[in-house]
Amino acid sequence: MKIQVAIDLLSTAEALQLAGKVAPYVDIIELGTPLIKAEGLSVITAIKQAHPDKTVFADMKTMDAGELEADIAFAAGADLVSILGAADNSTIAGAVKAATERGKGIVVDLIGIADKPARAREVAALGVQFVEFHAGLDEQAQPGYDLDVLLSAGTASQVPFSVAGGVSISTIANVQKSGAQVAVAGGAIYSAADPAQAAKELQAALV
Ligand SMILES: O=C(CO)[C@H](O)[C@H](O)COP(=O)(O)O
Repeated sequence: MKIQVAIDLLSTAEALQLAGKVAPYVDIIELGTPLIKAEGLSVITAIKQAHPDKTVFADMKTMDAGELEADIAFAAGADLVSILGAADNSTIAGAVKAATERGKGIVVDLIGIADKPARAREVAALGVQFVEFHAGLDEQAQPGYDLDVLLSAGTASQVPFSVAGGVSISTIANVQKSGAQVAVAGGAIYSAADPAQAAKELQAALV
C-alpha cells in the first residue's frame, strides 16, 4: 500500500516546507483543494519541481469541464488529478481523455456519494486510475463518524481504491487490511508536532 500525504495548508511556502520534511516517507504528495484555491496552479509546479521523483496529486475536486480542468493541472505538473464522483460521466470521461493524452491519471473522489461501491464500479469502467473512498473534513467532524464504514465500502467495491477520512497511526493497519492501494493522511501528518516522524511511523506500520 502506498502513502499519500494530503497537504491542506494554505501557502506554497508552507507546502514546500512540509513536503521537504515528509517526502522520504511518502509515495504521493497531494496538494489539497484549499491550497490550490489559495495559491493557484503554480503550487503544483513548485512541488513537482522540488520533488520530481514523487507522484504529485492535484486535489482539484473538479465537477464540470473535466477535460479542461484536468489538462491545466497536468500542464502545471500534476501526475494525478481528482474529479468528483458526483460529476456527470462525460466530465469524468473528458478528464480521462486528458490524462491518456498526457500519460497521467485520474482519481475519482466519492465524497458525498451515498452508494459508494456502486458508483466506484461505474467510474472504474470509465478508465480512472483509482477511486477515492473519502469522508471529508466536515463529515469526519460529525458525531458517530466511523472510518470502518468507509473501509468496508472500499473492500466491497472490488475496484482499485484509496481511503481518505482521518487516516492515522491507529487506523492505518485496518486501511491496509481493507485492500486499499493508497492510504491518504492529511491532519495526521501536517498537524503532528513532528510531521516527518508521523509520516515515518505511518510507513513503518505497513506490513
Ligand atoms: O481532501 C480532503 C478534504 O476534502 C483531505 O485532504 C482528506 O480528507 C485527507 O485529510 P485528513 O487525513 O485530514 O482527513
